[in-house]
Amino acid sequence: MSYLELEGLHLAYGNAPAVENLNLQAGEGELISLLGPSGCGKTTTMRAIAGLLAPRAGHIRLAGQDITQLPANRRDIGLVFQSYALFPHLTAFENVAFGLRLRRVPDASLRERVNEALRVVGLTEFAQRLPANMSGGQQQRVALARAFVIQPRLLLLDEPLSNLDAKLRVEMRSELRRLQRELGVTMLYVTHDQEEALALSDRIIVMRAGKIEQQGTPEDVYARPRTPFVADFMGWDNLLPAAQAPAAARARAPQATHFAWRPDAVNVGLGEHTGQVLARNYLGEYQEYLLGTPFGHIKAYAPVGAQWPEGHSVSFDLPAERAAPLMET
Ligand SMILES: Nc1ncnc2c1ncn2[C@@H]1O[C@H](COP(=O)(O)OP(=O)(O)OP(=O)(O)O)[C@@H](O)[C@H]1O
Repeated sequence: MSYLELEGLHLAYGNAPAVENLNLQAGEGELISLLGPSGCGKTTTMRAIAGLLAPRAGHIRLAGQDITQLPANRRDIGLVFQSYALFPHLTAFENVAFGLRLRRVPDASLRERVNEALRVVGLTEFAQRLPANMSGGQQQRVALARAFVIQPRLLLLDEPLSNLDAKLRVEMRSELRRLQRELGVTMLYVTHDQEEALALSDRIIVMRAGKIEQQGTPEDVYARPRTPFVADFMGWDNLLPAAQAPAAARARAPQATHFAWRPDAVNVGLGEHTGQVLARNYLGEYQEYLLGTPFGHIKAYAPVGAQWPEGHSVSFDLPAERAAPLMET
């Protein structure tokens, strides 16, 4: 049986449905990301699991228990949000200790658990600091320690890194992964950043307008998108309706409604088609070309050494074997 199970979940605000018939399962110790654009229902789903929003229909089960009707404070679920929501007048130690004090954990054991939590997030030296005297990344680590020190049955993280600068985000990403492994805690992670989801997750659930569009391992959703929406979201920038796609691609997957190519799959400088260079951008590792073609605009990456000036014609190819065959849902 799954450790966390959402079954036929319907969630709404007033008369406006936000999530429809959501079914999702997570194994114990899994890190699952909910990935999707703004407004697709990620936060709403998290709020329902946390007990902050009552479902209109459906069930939520955790560790074999139906928690659909259980009040939020009895679910044993840890939450970390985008805003760290630390108590500004409490030190790092006291922020982490807060939940344990509420649970009347005896002093000696409390001190031991808080110190261990601070150690795990690498903040032993900062125990007596106030949030105002810590960096964003350190504050977020306090928020994390505060969430897992109560030994929750499930940890929900809603865009926890989005207030951090790009470099720190990447650092915290691998730290989170290490932490999750070390604690063995089941995590549900909300993000709209596909790179973050790919780097962190055991499994990714791609959501669109309140529904699951595709789920699978990071490699599944990145390398084998099944719908135009997922392909577009995962950076398959060249998306063609089947009727406009090269015949060789159509012959490989006659049922597909669309085909997509990643920019690095497009061959520039050789091939049976001709396009015009509309724009050329130097991106460091490679050169990005925007081509005007009979298929519409095509984006391609080529080695930096290759030089086709703007306005010139260039041959190109959309190799059938590098195409993702897609089905519009
Ligand atoms: N408090 C609310 N009252 C009314 N409608 C809401 C409320 N919160 C969210 N919604 C609506 O519910 C839908 C899902 O929103 P939700 O916040 O779950 O999306 P999200 O995927 O988490 O987006 P984001 O990445 O922007 O946080 C949206 O259509 C949104 O407008």
